[in-house]
Amino acid sequence: MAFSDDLGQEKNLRSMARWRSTARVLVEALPYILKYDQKIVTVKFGGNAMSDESARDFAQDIVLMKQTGMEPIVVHGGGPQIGSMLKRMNIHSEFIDGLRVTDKAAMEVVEMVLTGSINAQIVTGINHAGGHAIGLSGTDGNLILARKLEKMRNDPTTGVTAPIDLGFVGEPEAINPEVLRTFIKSDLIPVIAPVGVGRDGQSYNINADTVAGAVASAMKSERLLLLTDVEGVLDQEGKLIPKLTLSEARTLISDGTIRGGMIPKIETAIEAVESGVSAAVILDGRIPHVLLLELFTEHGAGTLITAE
Ligand SMILES: Nc1ncnc2c1ncn2[C@@H]1O[C@H](COP(=O)(O)OP(=O)(O)O)[C@@H](O)[C@H]1O
Ligand SMILES: CC(=O)N[C@@H](CCC(=O)OP(=O)(O)O)C(=O)O
Repeated sequence: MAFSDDLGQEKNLRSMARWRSTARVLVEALPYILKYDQKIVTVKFGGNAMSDESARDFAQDIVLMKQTGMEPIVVHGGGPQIGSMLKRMNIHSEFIDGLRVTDKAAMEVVEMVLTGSINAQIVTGINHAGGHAIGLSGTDGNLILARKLEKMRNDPTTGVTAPIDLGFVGEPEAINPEVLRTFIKSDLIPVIAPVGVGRDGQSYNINADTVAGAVASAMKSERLLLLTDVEGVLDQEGKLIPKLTLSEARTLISDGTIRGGMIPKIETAIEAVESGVSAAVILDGRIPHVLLLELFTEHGAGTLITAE
């Protein structure tokens, strides 16, 4: 009898401890809920970070953000998914400085995968998690007015710098914030595919990080969160750098510590912070509920990039 009483008491104590720690986590979130109330937070969900599990966690995090008073805007990528579809269709594709050379045939596939498949999946995921998301491409309501990206490239063998033609790769010329405001006012969560439209009606393939940065700046976001498949920005020894100022970030690009796909990400973060977004964060999308950890806890996660 006494033995089972002791057991019962121990179980109660353990339950109490668990409840207390759950309550602590919720209370810890309060200052952050107040801080971000009605603030716009732009989140870029990279194609490399999209597994079935992470997509479910991501959708739940976005709904929780919205329900606690934030105004999340989602911009998604889909590079690896476009790559496998192009391969299945035997369409050759190559990257130059992190950007996909996009001819007419590739552009059709890019648009199909981004707007037809990935965008719809993310919208469905958020709605299934209890939210109300609306899928948009940059062509909807002329949300992303784009122009062809004119890029110069230095040939290391000849030392000559000359223009390179990336086909239908674009850059945002203007974002129409009214389109997004209309949806936000109606309590909808915009989910944006990184396809822009030129003045002539031509669709352009735009790097998703670049779109996220342009949207964050145009909407005066409080935060730009870029989800990828690494812990954050890593130093030469592969260790996470938790914080960077703009000048430190620039130095890491010029000394070669930041390479490949991380370059457009950091350049986007720098531009967004320069144009008034108070901080950009590079986050590991493989960590379950990383958005909640970053936004609602003292720990933060990934690499925080700020002006100072
Ligand atoms: N200093 C660095 N720190 C972290 N990642 C880096 C760094 N330099 C280059 N990278 C590369 O950048 C990649 C992230 O860019 P990318 O593959 O384009 O991601 P996403 O598809 O999520 O946009 C990492 O997986 C890593 O291989
Ligand atoms: C011009 C250009 O490179 N566009 C990208 C658009 C998708 C993207 O950026 O997706 P991730 O964020 O998953 O890499 C592409 O075609 O892959």
